[in-house]
Amino acid sequence: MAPPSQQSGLIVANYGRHFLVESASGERRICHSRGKKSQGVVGDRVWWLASQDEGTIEKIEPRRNLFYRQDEVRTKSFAANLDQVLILIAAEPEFSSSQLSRALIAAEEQHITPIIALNKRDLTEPFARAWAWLAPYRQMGYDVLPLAMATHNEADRDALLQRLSGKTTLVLGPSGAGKSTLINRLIPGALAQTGELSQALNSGKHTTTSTTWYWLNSDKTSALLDSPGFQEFGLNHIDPAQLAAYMPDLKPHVAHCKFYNCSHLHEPGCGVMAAVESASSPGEISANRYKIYSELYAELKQIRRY
Ligand SMILES: Nc1nc2c(ncn2[C@@H]2O[C@H](COP(=O)(O)OP(=O)(O)OP(=O)(O)O)[C@@H](O)[C@H]2O)c(=O)[nH]1
Ligand SMILES: [Zn+2]
Repeated sequence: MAPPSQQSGLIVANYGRHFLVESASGERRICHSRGKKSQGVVGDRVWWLASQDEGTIEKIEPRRNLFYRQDEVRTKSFAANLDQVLILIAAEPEFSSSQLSRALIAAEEQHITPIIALNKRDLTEPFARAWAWLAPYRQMGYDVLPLAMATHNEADRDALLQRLSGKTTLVLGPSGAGKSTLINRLIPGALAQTGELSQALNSGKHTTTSTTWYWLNSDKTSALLDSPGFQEFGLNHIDPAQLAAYMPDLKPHVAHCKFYNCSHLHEPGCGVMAAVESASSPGEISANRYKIYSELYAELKQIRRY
């Protein structure tokens, strides 16, 4: 008898060592990783081997990128092979500018295009405040989209769909920003599916999966990935010496620093510090972003001392 042949597939969900793999024909089946390691990530292209009604992942194709966070304890991978990360925040509850910047830096480091979406446009006053707050992010070139996912604003929805068309996009957002609302609106019934799926993957136990892949259209050219919440976004994998290069408002000024290994914290002739806004000058770098940089630099430097 000929040996069973491997088939190609895409990891669309993952729980521990169980993966849900979608084949080219659209069939989905539970696969296990071979051996003790569980290295697959949602978005991975894999080769798998059928074994009765399940399967084994034999090989993972090289990744184009991997969106992840890392703290002292562990590395948490969100997804692989992404085009974009949609960072969803809202007029309310108030968002953390540090978490927003951290997610942007993680995306930049992996060459993934970030999009910032500000939801709850219908809450006029808090929205105006948050929108103004995001001015530095628009100025540094990020696409910032206004949204009102719980309302029937078709223009906002269309603008969002236009950004998502033909792309693989991970949605990331703090609790309460409206991520579930957005996913349900773009992919009706998606989250109900997820419940069943996590049950199947976790042998009946109710546990949410990590990231989940959804197709946005029937010809499967656009995908939206739901991620678990984003609390503490550790960036331990980032080299502090490279940090400014991942911050588009700081990056152009590094070339003007007197010292090639300038930390932009205290050196004379620092191009970055000269560009920070102050009471006497508007500057090109907002005081808040520079504060985020210096705190993050100190944090990353501290980690590398051990
Ligand atoms: N005013 C307003 N409220 C919204 C909008 N979108 C979502 N909400 C509300 O915001 C709350 C949080 O929305 P969810 O979609 O559950 O948020 P989530 O980000 O999935 O939050 P978690 O479930 O905690 O992860 C709900 O009460 C929504 O009805 C909006 O455009 N405007
Ligand atoms: Zn400098």
